[in-house]
Amino acid sequence: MAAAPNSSAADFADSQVAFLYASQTGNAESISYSMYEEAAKRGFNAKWHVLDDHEKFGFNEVRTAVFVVSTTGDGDPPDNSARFWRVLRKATRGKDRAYSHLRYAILGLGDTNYSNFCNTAQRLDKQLLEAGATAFYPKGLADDGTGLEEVVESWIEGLWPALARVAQCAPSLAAETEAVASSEIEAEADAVSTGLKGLALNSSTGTSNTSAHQPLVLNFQVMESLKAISGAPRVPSAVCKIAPVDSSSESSASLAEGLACPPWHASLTGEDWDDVSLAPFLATLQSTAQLTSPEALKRTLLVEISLSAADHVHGSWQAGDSFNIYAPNDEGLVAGLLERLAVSPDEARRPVSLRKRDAAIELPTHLARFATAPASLFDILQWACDVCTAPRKQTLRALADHCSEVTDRDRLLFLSSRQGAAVFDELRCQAPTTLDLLHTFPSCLPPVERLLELLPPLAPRSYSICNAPNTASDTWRFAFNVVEYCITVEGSDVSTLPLRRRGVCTPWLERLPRGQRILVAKRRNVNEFRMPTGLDARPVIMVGPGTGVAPFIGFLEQRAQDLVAAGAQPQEAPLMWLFFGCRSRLHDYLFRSQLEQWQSEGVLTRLSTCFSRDGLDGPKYVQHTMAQHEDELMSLLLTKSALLYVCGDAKGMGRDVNDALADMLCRYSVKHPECFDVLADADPKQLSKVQALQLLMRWSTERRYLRDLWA
Ligand SMILES: Cc1cc2nc3c(=O)[nH]c(=O)nc-3n(C[C@H](O)[C@H](O)[C@H](O)COP(=O)(O)O)c2cc1C
Repeated sequence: MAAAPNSSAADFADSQVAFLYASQTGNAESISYSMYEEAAKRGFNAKWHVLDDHEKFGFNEVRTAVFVVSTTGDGDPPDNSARFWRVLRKATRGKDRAYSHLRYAILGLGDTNYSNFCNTAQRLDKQLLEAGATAFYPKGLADDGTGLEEVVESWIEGLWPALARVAQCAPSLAAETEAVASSEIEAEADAVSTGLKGLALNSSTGTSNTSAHQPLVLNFQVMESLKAISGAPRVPSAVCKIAPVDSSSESSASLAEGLACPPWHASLTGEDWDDVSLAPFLATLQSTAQLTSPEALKRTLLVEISLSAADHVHGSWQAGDSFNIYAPNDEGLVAGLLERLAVSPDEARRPVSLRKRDAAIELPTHLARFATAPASLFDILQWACDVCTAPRKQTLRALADHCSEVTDRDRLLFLSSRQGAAVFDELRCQAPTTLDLLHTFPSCLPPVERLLELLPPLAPRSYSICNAPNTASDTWRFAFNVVEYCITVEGSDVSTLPLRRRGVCTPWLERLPRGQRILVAKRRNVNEFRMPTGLDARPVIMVGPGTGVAPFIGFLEQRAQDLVAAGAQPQEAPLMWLFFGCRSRLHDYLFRSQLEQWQSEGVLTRLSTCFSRDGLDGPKYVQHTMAQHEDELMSLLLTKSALLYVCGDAKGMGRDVNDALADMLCRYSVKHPECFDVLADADPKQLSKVQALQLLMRWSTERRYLRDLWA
């Protein structure tokens, strides 16, 4: 890429490009990082930051920014951008055209299976425009439901020329990068076509016997007709190297007995938190109980942890809040992975520090701490890197360069290319761990530090608190399904066994002995998913099938306590109506006795249930039960300003309930057009589905329709 004419050092400094991200589970972070790293290689004066660090890097002075932002919850921005949003809102409200000096590009990550597709990117774009900033490149919106890569790759390709028009790059570096890039491409083209000539479609024999992990079932037949592979992504640069640590230096190596948390937990709890109640802390596992019967299809556990040593959290939480748990990757999986990477057990347990290869390129955030605080490769892989998420195409492309056999190399290249999109989808559907992937390509042997930098960060897992603070402010209870399942690949050889998959956090929690201390942190309750305080007169409608009922147990506990505190009779309290559903009344009706007791005491005014697998006539899912009570529900919402809470699975239940509510509003509008302002002058007097969805959106902004949704 050519440098802009007459560029001087001053211009160069002025034309810094900030790559900024907001990410909940790591996708936006790693995509933003690879863009930043490529920009630096291309000679741009690039910086890379999480949005919440806006003060540290001086967001107000940034002139060119490339944002990568995901959407989480119910159209919410990721936790690590909450501070940024507050500042942006203030700036845009307080000052006219506060960001007129800013040129920006936005890549949004979302999923069309959720109801507010890429809402963070949309909101950011709108607010920046209102604040006078200029978009220098059209917004990209990538859909995780169909595969992010489709949009991400072409968006990034188009970014570079657009960026070159608004920001300069260092002439020397630009020329150098140009040369490297083209020689790489030529070498790759040669290798690819040679490889294809000798392509054998039967799997090469595996060399590793590190674990019982099975190779993935992928059909590479289509490669037979290819002359060359094209459209593979750029190879991300190697940015990290391992530096030996002298034995006397400080390390976070071994953990004290009874601690089940990242060995560097002290540095996390000590970090600067603008809201101290959000700082991670050690909590003690008190008890684990199974809520479902042994016959239930899913195992649901109720866990209680004690916060007794965490003064900063006491008094700062309410029913409806949620919190994060820092969970590790399975020990056997990490050991298997290190063995597969030919790292001996001794080497794996020795502290190392990670250094930058190129002083100008920062390490990814989750590895940066190991530059100054050594840790063992085992601990880094177990606590900092996500080894259970299906790989990105760039990772596959990078791994292709570490295969000793041409078949493996070509298949990985193909998987990463546009031509291999269908096989890449097959791979994603099998939810492979990194070890599964390496078993599928037996000659692939990347250096461990290369793998570390290619893996996304391991994100903490979130759970809703299912109790209220009034009686025990130093205890959190939470319920979850143990995530363990099998995938059977359709069309695969009959001899292929189902692929076994396990979640990261829940099987670990299940095995943890009582008394262990784990690292947790309260989450910001961005949606204000909370009960009204005291005995607020508004009716409360709660929709929580399965473990979605958890926060409502906290709500009901709070209501019971509020009634006692106010010396009120239950019949004086406003309505609390719960819609609960599960598979079987006998096997997975969570908190049944507790709910029935509250109902008999009048704390829970109404309880509507459904059981999808009991084979009875009648409603199957919560949205069907709601429809049975359509008139009452609509009247409560439209004439009594009822508060409507929905908690549970975002993709299925959250979307279906939203859709069912919109249909109910449409039907109700025919019977009671007077309840709908928008129908005052309309003819015919009937709400359209779009208008109904808009009304739900408005209630959501007004915090009357609150949703706590998760994957
Ligand atoms: C619990 C949860 C809620 C989500 N909610 C939304 C949403 O409301 N709208 C949307 O477009 N995408 C939603 N997504 C999809 C994510 O934005 C998408 O998977 C993205 O790749 C995540 O990027 P990240 O890892 O950087 O956070 C949700 C994903 C999860 C897991």
